[in-house]
Amino acid sequence: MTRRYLVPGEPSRRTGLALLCVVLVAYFGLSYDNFFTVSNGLTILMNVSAIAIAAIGAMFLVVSGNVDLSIGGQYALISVVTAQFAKNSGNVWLAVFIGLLTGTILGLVNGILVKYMKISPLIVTLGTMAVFKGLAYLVSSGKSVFGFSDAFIFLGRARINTVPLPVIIAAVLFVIGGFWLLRSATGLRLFAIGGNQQAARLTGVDVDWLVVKLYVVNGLLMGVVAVLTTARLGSGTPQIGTSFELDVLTAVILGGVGFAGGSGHPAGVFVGVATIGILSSGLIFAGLEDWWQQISKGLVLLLALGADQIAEHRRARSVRKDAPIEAADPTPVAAGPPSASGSAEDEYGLGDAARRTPGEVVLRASGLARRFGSVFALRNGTFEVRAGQVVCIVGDNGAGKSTLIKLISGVHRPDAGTIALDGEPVEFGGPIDARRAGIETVHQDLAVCPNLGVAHNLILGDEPRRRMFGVIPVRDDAAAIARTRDRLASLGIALTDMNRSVGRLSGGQRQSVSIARAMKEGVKLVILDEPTAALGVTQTRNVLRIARQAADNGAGVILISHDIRTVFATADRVVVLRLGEVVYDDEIGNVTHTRLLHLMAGLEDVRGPSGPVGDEAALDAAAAKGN
Ligand SMILES: Nc1ncnc2c1ncn2[C@@H]1O[C@H](COP(=O)(O)OP(=O)(O)OP(=O)(O)O)[C@@H](O)[C@H]1O
Repeated sequence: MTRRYLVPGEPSRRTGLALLCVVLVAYFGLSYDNFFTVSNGLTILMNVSAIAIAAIGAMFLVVSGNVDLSIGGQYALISVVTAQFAKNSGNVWLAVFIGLLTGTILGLVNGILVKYMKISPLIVTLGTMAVFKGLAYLVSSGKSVFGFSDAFIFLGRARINTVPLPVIIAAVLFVIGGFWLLRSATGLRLFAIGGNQQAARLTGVDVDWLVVKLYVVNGLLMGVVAVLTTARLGSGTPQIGTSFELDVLTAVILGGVGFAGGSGHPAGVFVGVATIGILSSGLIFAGLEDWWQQISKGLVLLLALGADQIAEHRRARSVRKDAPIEAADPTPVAAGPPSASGSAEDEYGLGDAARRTPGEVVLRASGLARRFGSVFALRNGTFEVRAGQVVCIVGDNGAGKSTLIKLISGVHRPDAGTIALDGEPVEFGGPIDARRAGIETVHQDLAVCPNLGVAHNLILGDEPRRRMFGVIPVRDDAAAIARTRDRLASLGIALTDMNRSVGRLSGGQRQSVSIARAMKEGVKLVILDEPTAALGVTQTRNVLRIARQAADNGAGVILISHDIRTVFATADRVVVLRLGEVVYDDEIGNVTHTRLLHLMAGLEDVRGPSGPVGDEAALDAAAAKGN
């Protein structure tokens, strides 16, 4: 039975970590008399509260395939800035506000640099780490800042029932952060970005801004850490935060968050944080010098990264082992025998599909053009699609087919030309705008996230939501499962485990998931870019049946294909692109296989007489082979 709540991301396979934690506790407990005391437990909690708060932000970033090495620098800079305000103004809340604001600004700087520089966040934040650290020395003239009011110091030293306030704040933030990651729609998107950034983008997730926001949240959390620690210590110092990033990243990676992104669980991170806390405390009990502590933590990080690699390797191996064999399908499309009559419809059993009388114009593209540098990918994309109609776009490699549909689906903006949907001119800032307008696309480069389950892939970008206890907004996984089951069933797709990672499905099943996502209720235009390229005859027949079904339900359908039999089996109308221009656009009944091949290959001058040219028999044989 499928659970009502699905865990996003491939599950962590590192069970050894909790064991390491238990072994450490046992070892230090047995070795040192005072280790197992309430006061030492509280000291450990106090010390790890800063790591725990910072680990929330680091977890979000690493899950989404990013990282922030500058948190130590942020720690120092926020600490001295907060200390200056606390000392000079004497106003506690102003100092707290300034600390949090500084963290937010530093996070925003990181986010914008990562977004616009388009280079590894590792390098960007290595640079900002040095800048922030240097600024901390500049602001404080290299000295500690102290002399705060009691009210400010109280913030860091207050206790509720003997439990220090920073520990309570850390626990509350950790629970909220973990819950948000696992149960919110945006949390799912972080896993999606970490699993396949391109797929997340094509599905309509605003990847860039989401990542900027993550850096901002991370900076804000560092503001909380720095304010609490500065208050507790009674001073702000530029030396604080040295190697803090090492502790935090070690906790997160040790906690099972894959460094490559797309996997991890807050419970694991909690154990990672606890392990680091116990290790630090134990090393202090053992009386080891600071450098030994550094060496130990560095080694633990390397160990965690090594385990991460091994886990990744094992995962890849098990995916290969688990991958189901494609449904028995002895006749691959490309190698299929030519049909005796040359009637391609028979091949896919769609011959009886009634050609509908086309309805209203759903999409009208006029003069669409797009350049990439010096390459004119599209010069003149002009055609229309009517409700209930399947329009096949054909053309040679590089003819501009994918570019044309990427303009219509909001992936690229046109340099020239217009798009009208239901008679209204539209402009899309991104794929999500096109989806909102009612255009669903199945891209050639399968826009699925391999680390997410079937249901989560299907709802991505359009996640159902509900309010838990009437107030807390969460992703509605029960609705997601119901939606996925209905959609798959209506399309005749047999998949039972809604949480099975899509990376573990066969190519055909993966394709089914992305097609099912596109076939949502009320969709106006469905675009399928080479949906059958990697499929066998049975699966191709299914996909074409689904495309036909979408048109019969009143949507306009654009289907891009190289396979001439697919075109004749499905199309109501055919549009031929050559060198970025529409050179032919007519009902499928008005063109023969031979002529269509000629048009695609540029063997016929479109302005010349219509009708077959050349050796008809040979060309029809080629057509039947799907060349
Ligand atoms: N993002 C891009 N950057 C640079 N050039 C591009 C980009 N996208 C497409 N092109 C170029 O534009 C031209 C048209 O490409 P497009 O992918 O639209 O053709 P296609 O008809 O879909 O080809 P295929 O059938 O091989 O997928 C090609 O020369 C391609 O190299």
